[in-house]
Amino acid sequence: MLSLGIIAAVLDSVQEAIEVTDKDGNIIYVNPAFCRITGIPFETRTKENIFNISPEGALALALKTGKSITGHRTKVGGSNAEVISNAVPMVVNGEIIGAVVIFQHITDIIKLIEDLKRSTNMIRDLSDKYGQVTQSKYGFENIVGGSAAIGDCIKTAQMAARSSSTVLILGESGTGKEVFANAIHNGGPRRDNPFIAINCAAIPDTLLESELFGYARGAFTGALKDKIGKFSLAHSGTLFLDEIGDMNLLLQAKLLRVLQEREFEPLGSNRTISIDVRVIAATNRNLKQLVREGKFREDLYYRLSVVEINLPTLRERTEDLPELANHIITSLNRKLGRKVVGLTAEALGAMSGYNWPGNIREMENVLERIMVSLDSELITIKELAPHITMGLGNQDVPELGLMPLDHIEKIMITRALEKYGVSVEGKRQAAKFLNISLATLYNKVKKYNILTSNI
Ligand SMILES: Nc1ncnc2c1ncn2[C@@H]1O[C@H](COP(=O)(O)OP(=O)(O)OP(=O)(O)O)[C@@H](O)[C@H]1O
Repeated sequence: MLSLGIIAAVLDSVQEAIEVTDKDGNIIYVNPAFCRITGIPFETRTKENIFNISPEGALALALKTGKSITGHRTKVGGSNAEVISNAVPMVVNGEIIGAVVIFQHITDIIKLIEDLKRSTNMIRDLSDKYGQVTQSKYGFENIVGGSAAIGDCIKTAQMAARSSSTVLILGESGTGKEVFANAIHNGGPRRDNPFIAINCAAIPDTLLESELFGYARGAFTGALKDKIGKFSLAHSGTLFLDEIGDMNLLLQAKLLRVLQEREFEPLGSNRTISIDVRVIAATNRNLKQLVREGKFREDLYYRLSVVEINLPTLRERTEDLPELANHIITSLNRKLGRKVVGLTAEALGAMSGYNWPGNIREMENVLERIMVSLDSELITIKELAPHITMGLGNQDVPELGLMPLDHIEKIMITRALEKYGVSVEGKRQAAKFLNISLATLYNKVKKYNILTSNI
């Protein structure tokens, strides 16, 4: 049983105001928090009757109705304090002997709500931030291939990894640009810090700037809270700018400034943010050609290509093909729960003769398509042929006559989108089927003006 002394101490120390009446409404007790919140001394208040001083308050209502009153918003009678109160009648042996009210000053509640809002926003920001921070997946040990062509690239990349120099990785789609960017980050002193990747072609021009640099609340309609840009997220780590060749000239100018000055202002903010970010850029486009055409700034090109790595195509390193095929089959066995042991010599020969326009990604997709429906442990020419020797001339397009390649591309992309749908997942699957990256698919949809709304 609690002693009276303890009960008094509890009433004295709580932050909420407490007021007690007898059954006739005479105020018999108020705690110190009551006096603090209302400014009314104990002696004054305990001379009053609640029906006189606050007839519409929660305490009077609880006494009158014999029911609990919750969330009642009033001014405390005899003071200016606006409060939110909960009152209950006190019942002993079935009879009401009085009532008690507990309340808090409304400004305290507003403050609590604001604190809660601030904490909720902070949690949302942190979870956004967390969701965007990806750990880099590959190291140099994951780069398969002993050919001189890939060996030279690995050597350059390993050297670059030790410094913080900007690196430009060039190569056709699917040659491993992202793998190399990961390995450079992982192989250097920033490996424990964030690796942030952004695909400049997959994000509309209008959004790319705010994705990269963030914005301040109120920077434009709909900017309800601050947004952290990828440059800030990558602080002390690496920012991988994939498909840099697709960045527009205005943004190229801003990027150049950031690379030179190592600081920037988020959109709509006058706060300057200093950053320590190593930039790795990549593209499958011919940047020098774009520079000649005035579509890519020459000064940015030189700023990015402090170290330049030109990844060989698969057809330029066919000697790596058996090792790559084995590596891919092993990881597909794990993914698909299969026990495929490899390819027949004839199948491998056919692979070497094919020109692999989609490079390693295409090889992965071809092998996966074969392995999901394979009955035996060996992949033979029979399974391989429909995928690599006929190319576009397969049974899907017998009715097509001779026509320019870009027409065929447009038809195939439209068909793939019709088959898989135009949602992001649909596009991902369509890109996978077509052996192109998602960014390339977005590019071609734009280039050929394929109206996804009609699909
Ligand atoms: N040397 C390699 N060893 C093993 N796997 C590789 C190698 N290079 C690439 N790959 C695999 O090939 C696929 C494509 O690689 P990646 O995404 O790095 O290519 P990319 O050049 O960035 O393509 P894109 O330009 O289309 O974005 C990935 O699944 C990757 O794991």
